[in-house]
Amino acid sequence: MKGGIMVENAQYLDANASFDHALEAAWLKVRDRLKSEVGEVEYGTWLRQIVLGPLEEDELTLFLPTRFLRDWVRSQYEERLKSLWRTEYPKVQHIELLVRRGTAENTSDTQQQPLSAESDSSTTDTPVVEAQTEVRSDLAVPLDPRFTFDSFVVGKPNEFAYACARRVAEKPSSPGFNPLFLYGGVGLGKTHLMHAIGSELTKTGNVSVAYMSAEKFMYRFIAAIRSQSTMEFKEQLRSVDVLMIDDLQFLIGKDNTQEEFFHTFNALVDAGRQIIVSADKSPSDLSGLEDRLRTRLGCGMVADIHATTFELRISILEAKAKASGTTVPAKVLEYLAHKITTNVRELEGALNRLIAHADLVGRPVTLDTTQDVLKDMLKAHDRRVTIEEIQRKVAEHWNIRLTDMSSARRARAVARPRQVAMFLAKQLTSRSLPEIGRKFGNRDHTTVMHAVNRVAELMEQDPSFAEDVELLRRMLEG
Ligand SMILES: Nc1ncnc2c1ncn2[C@@H]1O[C@H](COP(=O)(O)OP(=O)(O)OP(=O)(O)O)[C@@H](O)[C@H]1O
Repeated sequence: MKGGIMVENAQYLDANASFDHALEAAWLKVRDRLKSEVGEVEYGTWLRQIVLGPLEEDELTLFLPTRFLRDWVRSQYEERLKSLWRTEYPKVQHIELLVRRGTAENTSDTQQQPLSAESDSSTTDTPVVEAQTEVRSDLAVPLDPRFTFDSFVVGKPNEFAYACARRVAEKPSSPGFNPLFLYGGVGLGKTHLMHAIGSELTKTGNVSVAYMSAEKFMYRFIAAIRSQSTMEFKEQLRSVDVLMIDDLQFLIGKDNTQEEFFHTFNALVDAGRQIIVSADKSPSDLSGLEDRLRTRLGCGMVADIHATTFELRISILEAKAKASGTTVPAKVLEYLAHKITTNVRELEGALNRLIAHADLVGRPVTLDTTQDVLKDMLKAHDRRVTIEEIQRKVAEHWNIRLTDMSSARRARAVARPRQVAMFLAKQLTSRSLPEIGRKFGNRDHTTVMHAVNRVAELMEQDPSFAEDVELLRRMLEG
């Protein structure tokens, strides 16, 4: 991850020199009063890590270890802190809350370890000059430099998602765009767009971006629980400017992680930070996620990446072929765009394979070599018919009930179509005879074999029956 936290106001006086015992005593009282006012839990979460800084004239500096904590304390407790200080130590009239890495409290009620990612930095009062520190590199996956806005091909199915992503990259946390929720099928460019936003934002250098998959989020969370460092984990997450979580559907059924994510989400959005989430479904369709989380996810901008069109697939292939520097004939691109329709990742994989092959053998890419090189891949894309589809189509054709495909009825009007369905199941699927038998009311494999032979025989004897079966076969093959 590029772009660490910028720590503001790096210059301050030698704190020790400014401390006096009266000030320290007043600090203890202020803390005790705060603790009794807000309660142990709230105090422990937000206030325990405040460290006393220098008093200059009537302005007292207090330090917090992260920007997130500082902002939170500033928005929620600054007024209270000021008035307590004025009561306990009237010399203090103003309070300055600053971020200082390495400040973890050192007093007896602090059982917690200092934030480890930050504890390496100096705990003495030397001026902190810090930026671009990779404090959260263990939390974040580095952004893929290939996934930029420039390399993303825009077409009708993804233009809205693209425009939203651009907008967030230009102006994070704009009203109406937080969170940005990108959803769509597998391999349609969700991750690509998220990385593009991240790269764009980190170009400026002073925005901290954390990107991780929901799965990684969960494992990090579990690891933090195990090592009793959940506070540190929360802090790290909550101190970023932009948090991106990919493939959120992974959290379905993972209630504790969902809960944690919900709190992180709220804390960040409330603090005006940007959240970007991707999933395979829209928030309302992500059943299995808690309602309150789904509601919040849908509160910002929800952008759907639709399945690709033929035109978009061609444009993507053209762009990728051009970038590779290898000439790929238009016919080949059309052929690929026609054959591989669901997933851009596979489309790209097929093209890369062709290009690599052409490079290796030193011959140009042609339609023939394409069919040969991608034989196995393309076969997997041929339509696969299921036995259920066959049964449905055949039952419709002869106007019998679907349940009769597995019933024990032997009347010819039912038994013949059933035999045809078994025959087609053998021809059009890779299922074995026993497997087919099981799907037809647990019949024996010899019954299936008999049906297959009988239908073949009848097709030879009766051209109009043969025509019926052929028609069904063609319809099912699509
Ligand atoms: N419009 C596009 N222009 C260029 N490349 C694209 C486009 N859409 C997808 N890709 C490429 O397809 C591949 C898969 O995209 P990506 O990983 O972003 O998909 P995804 O939607 O996140 O998939 P998953 O659901 O598996 O997480 C990447 O290499 C990406 O660069």
